[in-house]
This record gives sequence, structure tokens and C-alpha cells, in this order.
Amino acid sequence: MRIEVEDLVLRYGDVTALDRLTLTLEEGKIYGLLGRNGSGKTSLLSILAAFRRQTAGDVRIGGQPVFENGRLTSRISLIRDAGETVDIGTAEDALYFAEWLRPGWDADYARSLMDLFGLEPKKNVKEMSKGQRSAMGVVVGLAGRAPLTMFDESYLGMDAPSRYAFYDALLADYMAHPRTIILSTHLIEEVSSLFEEVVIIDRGRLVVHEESQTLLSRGAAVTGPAAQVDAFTGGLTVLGAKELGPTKSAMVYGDLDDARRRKAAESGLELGPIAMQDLFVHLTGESR
Ligand SMILES: Nc1ncnc2c1ncn2[C@@H]1O[C@H](COP(=O)(O)OP(=O)(O)OP(=O)(O)O)[C@@H](O)[C@H]1O
Repeated sequence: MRIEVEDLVLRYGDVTALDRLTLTLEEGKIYGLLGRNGSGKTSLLSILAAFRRQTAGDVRIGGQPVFENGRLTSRISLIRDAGETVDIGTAEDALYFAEWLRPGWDADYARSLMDLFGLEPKKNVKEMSKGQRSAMGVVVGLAGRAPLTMFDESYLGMDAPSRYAFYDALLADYMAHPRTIILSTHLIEEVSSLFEEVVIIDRGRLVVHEESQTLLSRGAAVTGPAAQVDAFTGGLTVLGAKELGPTKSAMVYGDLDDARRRKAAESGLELGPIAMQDLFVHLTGESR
């Protein structure tokens, strides 16, 4: 479902969590929502899921207002940090409840995900470990197949093998059942290969909304003899550099046009990609 957010403001008392945020997300893509602590990610997702009402501004999903719109919210799923299943009883009860809530629920898929994450259906959710509860949230989020599915750091408590199993399952299920997925995360390098587009917010404002590949193309690692690297990077924004003997590698930010790329090749320099995390740190790190 297409998401249109216009001049969105959310205030908690004196704190402005979202500050006239404007954003349009087309349907059927996987979006990465990135931002530093307190930048407003959870606030934005909570409004998209109608858990909260905005202070001002307009939010439309599939062309409709979201708040107190039950028909629409049954098609929207937000899985939060601790999972939403804690007070429900056993894992089986939680799945039953989710099935009742979600028109697109796939019970067979839910069972296979339970197996994948080693979750016991008869176990009380309250008695599960943090990682198991996170995995329960992931099962509910994936098997619900909501046309708008959002994961707010929900998989952070899971161990690395479980997280990677989640990323693989998400991608496979998204290919088979395309829908709009938003992943908010601090584990940028782990997840960034899933993102088709990236949204970065900082202090409640939009910093970047771009295709992942376009964003990544704004940075490059320049490697070669130190003097040539320095000459090449003069005038460019250098995000960081490492030296190993006579060789230097510098991360630069900015559009590297064909002429510059040719110049690099002529100077015997190698241009390589840089990590999304480094771009993120650059784009959000200097403003505080
Ligand atoms: N219930 C609340 N009451 C008061 N202030 C709040 C509340 N929830 C969030 N805030 C404030 O709103 C701002 C945005 O918080 P939000 O949780 O949306 O950020 P976030 O990007 O999700 O952060 P994190 O990455 O740390 O989870 C912060 O300044 C936070 O302190």
C-alpha cells in the first residue's frame, strides 16, 4: 500500500519527535528506516500503524486516513521491539490470536517459521527468553502477510543465526508475496542488502530518501599510493582514511562523475564501494 506522509508532526509534551516530516513510499518495496537513537523512527511507525495519533499533518495509506480506521489497520502490521505477544498465553494462543486478527494469515507458514526458530508451541510466551520472544514477533509479522508490514527493531534480541534465518525468510516470502515492508534497524550492514530504498531521519526530519544503490553510489573507497590518494581526494569530503605502509585507503562522499573515475584509473587508484553504515554515520553524525 502506498504511504503518503505530509508535514507530519508528533509532540510528546515539549518533545518534538516528528518535525514536519514529508515522505511518500510506493507500494511493494522493502524500505530501510534508519536514524540515530531518538530520531523518531518508532514514532513514525507507531503513527503508520495507528498506535498513535499525530499532533498535526496528514497520513494516508492506500489513499485513506489511518487513525481509527479498522478496515485499514487489519491490513497493517507493526512488530515492535518486545514483540506483541507477551501477555497472550502460550505461543499457540498467540498464533491463534494473530490468525483471528490478520486476514492474510498463513497458518502452515507460521508453523514452519516456529520450527525454523526452534519455538515450542506449548510454551508460555512470558516464559520465553528475549530472543525467543523476538522470534515470536517475527513469526507473527511474517505469517500475517499484511500488505504493510513493519518491523521496528523487532529482531534485535535474536542471535545472529536466527537473524540471518529471518532475513532469508523475509526475502523469500516477499518474493512470493510482494508487499510493502519497512524495517527499522541499527544493524545496518546486516540488513542493507534487503533494502530497495532507504529512508534516513534525524531529529524528526527527513535526511535522505533514496534507492539504496543511488545512496551507495555517493560514496567510494579510494585506495592506492598515499600521495596519489591525497591528490585525488583534495576537495572531496573524506569520511575516514586508513594507511597500511605506503598504501592509503580513503572513504569519500560525493558524486564521482566519469571524468573523476577516469582520473582515478589514470593515477593507478582503485575505487571500491563503501558500507551503507559509513554513509549513515556521515549523514547523521555531524549534526549533533
Ligand atoms: N512516550 C513518550 N513520551 C515522551 N517522549 C517520548 C515518548 N516516546 C518517544 N519520545 C521521545 O521522542 C523522540 C523520538 O523517539 P522515538 O522512540 O520515536 O525514536 P527512535 O528513532 O525510535 O529511537 P531508538 O533508535 O532509540 O529506538 C525522542 O526524543 C524520545 O525521547
